[in-house]
This record gives sequence, structure tokens and C-alpha cells, in this order.
Amino acid sequence: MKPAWIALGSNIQPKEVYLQQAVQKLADSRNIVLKQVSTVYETEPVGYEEQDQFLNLVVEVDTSLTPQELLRACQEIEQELGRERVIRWGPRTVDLDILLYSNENMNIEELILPHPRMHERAFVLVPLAEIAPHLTLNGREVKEWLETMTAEEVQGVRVWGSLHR
Ligand SMILES: Nc1ncnc2c1ncn2[C@@H]1O[C@H](COP(=O)(O)OP(=O)(O)OP(=O)(O)O)[C@@H](O)[C@H]1O
Ligand SMILES: Nc1nc2c(c(=O)[nH]1)N=C(CO)CN2
Repeated sequence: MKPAWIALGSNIQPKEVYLQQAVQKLADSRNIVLKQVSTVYETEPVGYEEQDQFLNLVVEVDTSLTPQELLRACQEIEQELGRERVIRWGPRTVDLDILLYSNENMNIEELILPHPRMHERAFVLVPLAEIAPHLTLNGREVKEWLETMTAEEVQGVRVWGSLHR
């Protein structure tokens, strides 16, 4: 079994229900064990800003799947929950991004690990720092990456609540 960290986001109603169902589907997957679930945060949209606020969280799993198999499992969950790709970085029922898979470094067409934009996203770093502050990314701990964010970026990530489990 290898540890992996997955970021989830939703900005189409009912956001909480999409996140709840996505986490449940991960937990129900063969070969995936859910280890930790962060608080849910309400976050300002980054990248493409003309869209509704997101709910974001991060989970830690243990898995016997390979990175590519885990990506496929995440994409199946997105499909099952009705994800449609219309605008890059645009609205989505649910998005699952693999942040880290053990200490794997890979860069193939469909999968880059660690996730190339995770260290610049407060909506990822805040929940990840909550469940894995000492995890290292490019030689720096997650909580140190969080300290590189501006106050405005961090203020755009507010505690929303917890998923019912
Ligand atoms: N670490 C990763 N986790 C998930 N998908 C990845 C990863 N690295 C590369 N990809 C690829 O990124 C493609 C686009 O993913 P998606 O449409 O969810 O992007 P996005 O979530 O809108 O943007 P971003 O990649 O900036 O988070 C996927 O088809 C997948 O093959
Ligand atoms: N706040 C927030 N902004 C985003 C998000 C997200 O999950 N949360 N996902 C994006 C593409 O992955 C682009 N922008």
C-alpha cells in the first residue's frame, strides 16, 4: 500500500453532496483505504474567476493501485458524478486531483506528480496543511509552502464545515 493525497473541489450545487459522494466512492473503492479527511473550506475561484465559489477539501488514502490506476479511479468518480469539461478551470460538479503519490515523481502525458500547481494554490495548501503539515514537496514542508502565500490568498479560503461521515 502506498499513501496518496487527493484534492477535491466542487462549485456546482449541491456542492456538499457532490463532495460527500466523491469521498464515499473513494472509501468504497477496492484497493483504496480512506485515512484522513480535512475540513471543508469555502474558497474564492482561482484562475477563471467568473464563477461561483468552490468547496474544497483534501483526503489522504492508502492504495495498492498504481498512480495511473488511481488517476483512472478518480476520473471514473468525476464521470459518475456528472463532470463535464466545458471551460478550462471552469465550473465543475466535482474535480479530483492527485496531489502526491508516495514520493513518486512522474511526468507523463496524463499524469504529473507531484501536481504541478499545488504549491501555488491556497485552496489546496490550507486543507493539506491541516492533515499533513510536515509532508515535503520539493524539499519544503507543506506548512512552509503555505507561509509563501499572500494574506489575500489565504483569506480566500474559509472554514465551511465538515462532511457527514
Ligand atoms: N496529478 C494529477 N491529478 C489529476 N489529473 C492530472 C494530474 N496530472 C495531470 N493530470 C491530467 O490533467 C488533465 C486535466 O484535468 P482537469 O480537467 O481536472 O484539470 P483542472 O482540474 O481543470 O485543472 P488543474 O489541472 O489546473 O487542476 C486530466 O485529464 C489528467 O490526465
Ligand atoms: N477555489 C478554487 N479555484 C479553482 C479550483 C478549485 O478547486 N478551487 N480548481 C481549479 C481547477 O482545478 C481552478 N480554480
